[in-house]
Amino acid sequence: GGVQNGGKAEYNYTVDSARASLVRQEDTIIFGLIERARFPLNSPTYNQSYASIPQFRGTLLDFLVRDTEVIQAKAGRYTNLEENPFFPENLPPSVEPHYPFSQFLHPSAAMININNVIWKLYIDELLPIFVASGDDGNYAQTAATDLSLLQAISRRIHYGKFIAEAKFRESPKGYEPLIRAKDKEALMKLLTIESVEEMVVKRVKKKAMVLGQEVSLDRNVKGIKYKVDPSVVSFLYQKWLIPLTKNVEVEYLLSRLD
Ligand SMILES: O=C(O)C(=O)C[C@]1(C(=O)O)C=C[C@@H](O)C=C1
Repeated sequence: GGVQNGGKAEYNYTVDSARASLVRQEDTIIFGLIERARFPLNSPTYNQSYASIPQFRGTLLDFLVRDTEVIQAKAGRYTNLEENPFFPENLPPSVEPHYPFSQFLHPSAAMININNVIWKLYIDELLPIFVASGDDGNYAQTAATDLSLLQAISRRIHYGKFIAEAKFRESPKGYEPLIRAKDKEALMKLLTIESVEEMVVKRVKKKAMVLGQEVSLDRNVKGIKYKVDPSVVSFLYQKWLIPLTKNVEVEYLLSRLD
C-alpha cells in the first residue's frame, strides 16, 4: 500500500510483539496516573464557564489538548497510526518528511477512533476514583498531566487494532466467517483469552506497588505508602482499559474485509 518504504524491511507486528508493547505501555499509564494524582481534582480545569479564553469555546483542558494536537500534528505525531487525536477535525498535515511507517493495518479499519468515548469516561468515571477532591489552583499543570495520561490511555486502547490485525493474520480461517456474519459476540469470544487478562490485571497492580511506592532512606519508616492505590490501577484495567481495547479489536475486525 501507498507509502513507499524506501527499501526498508516492513515492520510487522505479531501478537507477541503487540503484547510486549502493551506491557511497556503499562509503565507509561501508571506513571501518568501518579503524575495526575499529585494534584487534587481541580474541577475548574473541566468547567467551561470557568475558562474565559478569547475566541475559544470550551474548557481549559479542551483548549490545551486542541492546541497541543495542532502542534503535534505538524510535527508528525499522527503519521504513526499508533497515535489517534482527540480532536481530529481540521488538524494540519505534518510538515516533516514522511517516515515510511509500516502499512500493517487494513486501511478502512485504521480509521477507528473512539477518543470521544475515552474522553467522557476519563472525566466522568476515572478521575473521581484516583484523584483526591479539592482545588489547589494548578489548573494548567493539571491539564498537562491529563493530556499525557489521556494520550497514554488512548494509545493503549487503540492498540487493539494492531493486536486484532496480528490475531487475524495468525488465523484468518477462524476470523473470516465471523466477520462475514458480523457476529460481534463470537468475535469477542474468539479474541478473548481470560488467562492473559488475569495476568495483565495482576501485573499492573504489582507494578503500581513497585513504581509508586514512596522511597525512603529512613529504616524506621513503618508501612509502605503508594502514590496511587494499586487496587485502583487493577480496577481501571479490568473495568475500562481491557474492555475498551477489546471493543476496538471487534470494531477493527468487523471492517477488516471491507
Ligand atoms: O493480549 C491479547 O490477546 C489481547 O487481545 C489484549 C487483551 C488486553 O486488553 O490486555 C485483550 C483481550 C484478551 O482477552 C487479552 C488481553
